[in-house]
Amino acid sequence: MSEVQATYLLEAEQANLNKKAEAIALGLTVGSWTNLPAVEQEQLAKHKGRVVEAKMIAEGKAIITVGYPSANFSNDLPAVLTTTFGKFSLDGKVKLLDLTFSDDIKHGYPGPKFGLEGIRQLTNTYDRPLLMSIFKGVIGRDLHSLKEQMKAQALGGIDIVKDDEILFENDLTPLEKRIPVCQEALRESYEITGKRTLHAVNLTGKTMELKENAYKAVELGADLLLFNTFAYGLDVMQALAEDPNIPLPIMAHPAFSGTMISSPDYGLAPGLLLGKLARMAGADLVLFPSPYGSVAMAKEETQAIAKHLTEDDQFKKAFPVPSAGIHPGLTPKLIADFGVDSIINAGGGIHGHPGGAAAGGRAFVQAIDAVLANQPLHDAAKDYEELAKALELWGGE
Ligand SMILES: CSCCC(=O)C(=O)COP(=O)(O)O
Ligand SMILES: [Mg+2]
Repeated sequence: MSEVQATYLLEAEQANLNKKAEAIALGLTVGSWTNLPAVEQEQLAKHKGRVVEAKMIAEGKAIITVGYPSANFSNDLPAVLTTTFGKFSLDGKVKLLDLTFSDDIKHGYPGPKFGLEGIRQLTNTYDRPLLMSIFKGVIGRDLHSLKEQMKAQALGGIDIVKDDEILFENDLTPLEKRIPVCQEALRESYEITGKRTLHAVNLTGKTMELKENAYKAVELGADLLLFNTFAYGLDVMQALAEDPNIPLPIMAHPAFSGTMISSPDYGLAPGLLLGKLARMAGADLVLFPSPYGSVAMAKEETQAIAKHLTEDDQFKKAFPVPSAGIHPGLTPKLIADFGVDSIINAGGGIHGHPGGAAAGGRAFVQAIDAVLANQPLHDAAKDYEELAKALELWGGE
């Protein structure tokens, strides 16, 4: 059956459960049903929503799944979201837990262009979590300072350095200058270390300017694009992912998504928005709050996001990037939770190292090596000064 099934958590009583479920299925599709003449029922049958399941899960709380026929919407996320959770999202306590797409509908979405394996090829790293760092404190600073920060991070052994999501077009470090200067820093670092580091450039501007800005970034040599997916909308990211003239991986930043996922009673489940839908719409890497750092999210929610990004599907896998407040002492927990197919990402946990950003990067490299060798961090720290200093400052196992 060609349909999207939407699963909702909402308020209901056993006595009115079935009536409520039927009202949703009809209200969001054909309107009314039982009083329609048979001939109209026949005409509208292929448009009628159907109740797949309705069950009470606690006093006053129910889960209802409704199937919406694909005949009712064009195959794009704005149409799907408006059908399944448009006006209904404003109708009291109701949370969209999941959307299940029949295969024919899923084929209308690109999924990641590079995916986890493609990112591994680009970074030439196959057997460990990747290490990513974030420029910090660059607003109001010039290109010289940016270049120094980039080089220090790269010298520390970072795989990908990403712009902070709050770095927009500005006079001091505009895209045209920022990209070449950062690439120059990366070349200088490569000549010293022999390791290549990539730069994820924040793609910004008004929606209608994004493609032009992305083409510019491609021409200037950006390695990846960082994108504030939820401030713009998933469909905007999909348009970028589907453009053959933008042959770069897309890293989805979760900025603004808190407005949609944080309430237990309203909005969307984090796994659905940051996991399933972000992957379908073309994100190659997805950042989300880890269970441990400064902007923590419940562990089961983070696991649901990572599962949606990496489980077997017709789409390529996307890299989970648990983030925010990450420091080297958290490496064992992050690898235990998210495995080697994840990215360890830190801003303050790199730049705040007493020895500077290069030492901060090295402390993470040492922590990852120790975890993969089954060595407690405090043991490894006996041999590695950078790791020892990081553990002293931030703690860790
Ligand atoms: C909520 S995930 C976003 C991570 C991010 O963009 C960031 O700047 C984290 O920086 P931190 O210094 O907390 O590592
Ligand atoms: Mg940030």
